[in-house]
Amino acid sequence: MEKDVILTAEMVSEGVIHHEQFVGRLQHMYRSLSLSGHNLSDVSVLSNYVHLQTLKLPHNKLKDLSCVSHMPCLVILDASYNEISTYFDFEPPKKLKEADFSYNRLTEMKSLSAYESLSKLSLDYNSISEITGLEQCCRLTHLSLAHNKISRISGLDDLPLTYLCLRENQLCKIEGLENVKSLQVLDLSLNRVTCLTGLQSLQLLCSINLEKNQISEIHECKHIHNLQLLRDLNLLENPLQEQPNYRLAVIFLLQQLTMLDQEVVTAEDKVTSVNKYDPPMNVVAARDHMTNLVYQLMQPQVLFDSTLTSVDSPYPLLVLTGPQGCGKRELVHRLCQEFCDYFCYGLSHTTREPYSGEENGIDYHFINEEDFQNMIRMGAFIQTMEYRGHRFGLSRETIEGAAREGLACCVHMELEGVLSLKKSCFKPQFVLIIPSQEENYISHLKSRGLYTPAQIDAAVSRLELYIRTKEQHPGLFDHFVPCDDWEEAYQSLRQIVMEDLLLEEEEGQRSSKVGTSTGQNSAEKQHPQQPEPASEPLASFSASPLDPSGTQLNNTQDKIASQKTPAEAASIRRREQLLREALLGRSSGVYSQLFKRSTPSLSLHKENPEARFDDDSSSDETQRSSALSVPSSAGALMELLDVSVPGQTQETLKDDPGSSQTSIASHSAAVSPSSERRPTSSLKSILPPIPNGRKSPAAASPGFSSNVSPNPGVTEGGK
Ligand SMILES: Nc1ncnc2c1ncn2[C@@H]1O[C@H](COP(=O)(O)OP(=O)(O)OP(=O)(O)O)[C@@H](O)[C@H]1O
Repeated sequence: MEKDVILTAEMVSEGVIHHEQFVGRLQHMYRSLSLSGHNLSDVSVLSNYVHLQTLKLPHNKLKDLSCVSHMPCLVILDASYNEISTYFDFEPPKKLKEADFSYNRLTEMKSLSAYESLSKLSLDYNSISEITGLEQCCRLTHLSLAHNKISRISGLDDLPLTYLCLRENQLCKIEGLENVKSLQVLDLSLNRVTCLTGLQSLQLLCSINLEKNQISEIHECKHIHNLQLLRDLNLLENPLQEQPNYRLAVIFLLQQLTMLDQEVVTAEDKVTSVNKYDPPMNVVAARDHMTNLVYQLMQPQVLFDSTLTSVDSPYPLLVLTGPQGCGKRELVHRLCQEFCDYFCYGLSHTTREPYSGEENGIDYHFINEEDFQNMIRMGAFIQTMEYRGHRFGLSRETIEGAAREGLACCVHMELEGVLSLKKSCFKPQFVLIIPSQEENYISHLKSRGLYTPAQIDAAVSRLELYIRTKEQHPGLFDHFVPCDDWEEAYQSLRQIVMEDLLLEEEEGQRSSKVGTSTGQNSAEKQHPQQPEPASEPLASFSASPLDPSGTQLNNTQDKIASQKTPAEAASIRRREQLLREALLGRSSGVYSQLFKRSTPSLSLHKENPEARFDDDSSSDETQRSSALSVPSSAGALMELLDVSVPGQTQETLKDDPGSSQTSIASHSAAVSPSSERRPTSSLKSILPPIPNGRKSPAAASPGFSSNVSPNPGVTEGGK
């Protein structure tokens, strides 16, 4: 054992780091003294060095520091690695800022109220069990009490601490820090902390070290989720690290982090975590689309009934979207009922249980999770979505079924479904249906008696999502219909459909009118794909519900024009002009005679490709300008020009040989306003009835203020 050493003036002069000499008086003024590792046990000689500002005496054997009482200028005192057991046992130097008593034998803290200037205090590796006596240290910013016996954090209220180290103590929970508002760095490693409550109010915290504690749940991170300045978190060697996807989950909850477990958190980490735990809608949609597409590609490839004759004319789909229970489902049903010659209700599959009154095959195809997964793997869906823990999916067969009937498919779905469908080969028309009055929407949901308060909150919370999406993505929806009043909403929707189908109300009946759309429409039309104005009849002329934009025919005409000589092209133009005039009744020439004689069977379909005109048509019908006559006239024009519609004779690869005709047949069929006129008129509409169980006098009118029921007298089902 090394001998204890008593400090002498000579040794002092060796340890002097900084001194000043008073000129002319041969007198020294020592400012800074460092005597480390000299085995000093007695430093009483330092009482004479009253000007000392820095005194460093680490790694000695000191038990007594009473000499410090004579150093009124002392600012920094390092007494670490000694044998001191008496806490601040000296007269307080008024300017003392930093004191280090680490690695000593202190067992308790006493009042430091006289040390008003103290800003940094290190008491690591002692045997202190309670934090006391610091109440008056109004400048204390750094406090380190690592490796002591502290089992509870206390006595720190309102201190201006920015750094607190309580590493290697016996803490089980984080408490007593609520009012240490300036805290920036907190080290609680090597304790027994199990949860992260108690840190929520420390808004300036930027670093937390919780290495080697007992935190086992990832969701504990929610307690520090709102600490916006938190950049560095260390959770190494906590049980929660064993959990799957631990790192991504923590990064997801704490997106503000730049370091986790001493590893840099990259932007990629953050994106991956968000895509995993809360993927943005477009990511969900993209994944869904990719999944369905890939599984579909793995199936034997056939030409679908819903594949029309040109890539420019995708099979028509009408999609109503809006928050749950806003009435869109009922709107779809009613629309399909009224326009049963055009639309067929597109039944989705779902894994949710049917509500009371709902029926399989009418409201949804209700299937179990396993079957749903199998259908995904079989590439049966064109779109799926998980909503509130249940799966929903629109199958290819649903659309094919409608296509076989020569009908457009009308479906309802949530926003994510819309985004997924947007990526598909279909180019649906999207109608956004949202209630603009939240209170009415809430009371409507409540009145349905189907939803728990949490489900209602969840549905209402998505209302904002729809509104925001509408504002931020102009053009995403083709039409917007507010549904505060269900009857009004239906009328708006109906008007939209009428315009898109080029239909016009006439004396209480539906009839078609070429190229005009004069009805009032309260719905806001948002999409640039508007029907052409009446002054452009040919554009409308060439449009049909199956090819609303008329692109198919226009393309054909382009092709025709490109193959003709200038003289032929001019001739065609002249004849087109005559046709237009004939259609509008402005000409009494040969063409108007032709159109007066034109009949439904004029349409182009494979079943009777030779059919051109039918003299049997009644004069009433021929005088009414019908939607049917539009494509029929287009067909007549083709015939006059001796040109066939591309793909008309194309051989298809469908499974069902009979169905190979439906593309063209449906193209011409669906434009007919009455079922008798449609080439597929022998087929009945597959529109399901409005489900009884979902309709009561109140529920039958899902609008929130309307008293008008589309289907009165039917009862609403409870859950
Ligand atoms: N294939 C699909 N893809 C995406 N969303 C869908 C699909 N089919 C249905 N949905 C939507 O999922 C949500 C939940 O459907 P659910 O049938 O449980 O609702 P609901 O309570 O009956 O209300 P609603 O009357 O709006 O259908 C609805 O908004 C519905 O429109």
